[in-house]
Amino acid sequence: MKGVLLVNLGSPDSTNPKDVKKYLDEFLMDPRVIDVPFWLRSFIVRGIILNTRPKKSAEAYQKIWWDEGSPLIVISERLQKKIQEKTTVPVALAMRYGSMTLKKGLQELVDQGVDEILTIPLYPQFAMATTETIDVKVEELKNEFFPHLEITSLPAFYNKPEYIEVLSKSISEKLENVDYEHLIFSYHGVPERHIYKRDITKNHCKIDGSCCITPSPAHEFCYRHQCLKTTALVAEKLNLKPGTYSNAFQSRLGFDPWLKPPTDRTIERLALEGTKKMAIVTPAFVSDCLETLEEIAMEGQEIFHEAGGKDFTVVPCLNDRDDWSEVLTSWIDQWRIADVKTAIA
Ligand SMILES: C=CC1=C(C)c2cc3[nH]c(cc4nc(cc5[nH]c(cc1n2)c(C)c5CCC(=O)O)C(CCC(=O)O)=C4C)c(C)c3C=C
Ligand SMILES: [Fe+2]
Ligand SMILES: [Fe+2]
Repeated sequence: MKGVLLVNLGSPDSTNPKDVKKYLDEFLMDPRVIDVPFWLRSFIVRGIILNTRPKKSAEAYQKIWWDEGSPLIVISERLQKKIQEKTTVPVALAMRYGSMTLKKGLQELVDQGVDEILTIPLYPQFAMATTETIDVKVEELKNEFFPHLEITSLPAFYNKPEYIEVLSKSISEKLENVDYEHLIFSYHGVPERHIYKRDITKNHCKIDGSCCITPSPAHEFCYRHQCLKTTALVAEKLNLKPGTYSNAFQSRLGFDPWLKPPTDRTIERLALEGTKKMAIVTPAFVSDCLETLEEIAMEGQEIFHEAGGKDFTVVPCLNDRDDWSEVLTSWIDQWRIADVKTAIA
């Protein structure tokens, strides 16, 4: 029998700094997130970051936490329920980090008699730190605990017309009656090194003005290309005028070079250059979370106001929108009757 496992990033169990520390330890010790040798990662994460960040992050989580729990998890649960109401195959939910483990999610499906699973990493764009780490962990769990399972993973869907359609609709609905001068597409950043590491051609990615718009097999695993392409497809669909929108990358951690330009500096620059009304959308996140609710909607807005900006409009993530749950259900239903790669190609 077939079944589906939706997978998102995860959150701490609570906003208590102890729980945040435990969560950050698991997250940042993942070699696909901080991709340096174990001894160095251990020194950076356990020797430096975990001494100061958990308290600061816990305060940030406290600002956005809901009565029901972490917004990212609550929203993912709502999405899962909506999809389950629409399809006949069992649909479970798991997180890459934290208590809602991938192992529990796989077991939940196995307990219902499932032996063929489609995992859906809830990330539109491929990254080592998101899609890849989920796929690798699922493979490890299969080998160790569930050797009988047949598992397929849904590839990044940044350029699928159905996804672009709902993302564009979510933007146009929010901005329908909003007068804005500039729209920022803010994606979670990654270190530039991650882009070079996943260049399967070994020489395409330059992180310059042209590599990501020059066709190449490297783009299958190029996070930067996939972000820029998401924006380009939405801009085309919404007929956005050149100069009225731009890309930026948020949430930088550490001192290595990350993808540019940084969102906070871009917001500040726009305001300093005289932009009074701006809007921002965060297409790397399908659910609102700490990075959208605190870093963008709170901190980003503050930066804009302090630099002289006035109206700051945030487009919500797709969350549990009906049309988004319908798109995911349609991909699931296509997989039910065919191979997923051919079904959504
Ligand atoms: C959308 C895709 C994401 C990528 C790519 C990504 C990469 C990445 N993240 C960190 C460090 C942190 N990220 C944190 C929170 C966080 N990150 C994502 C998504 C991506 N991360 C989400 C959805 C969230 C929010 C989780 C929630 O509970 O709401 C955090 C924790 C918060 C904080 O202390 O700021 C850290 C740390 C790195 C190093 C990285 C590198 C590739
Ligand atoms: Fe992150
Ligand atoms: Fe590129």
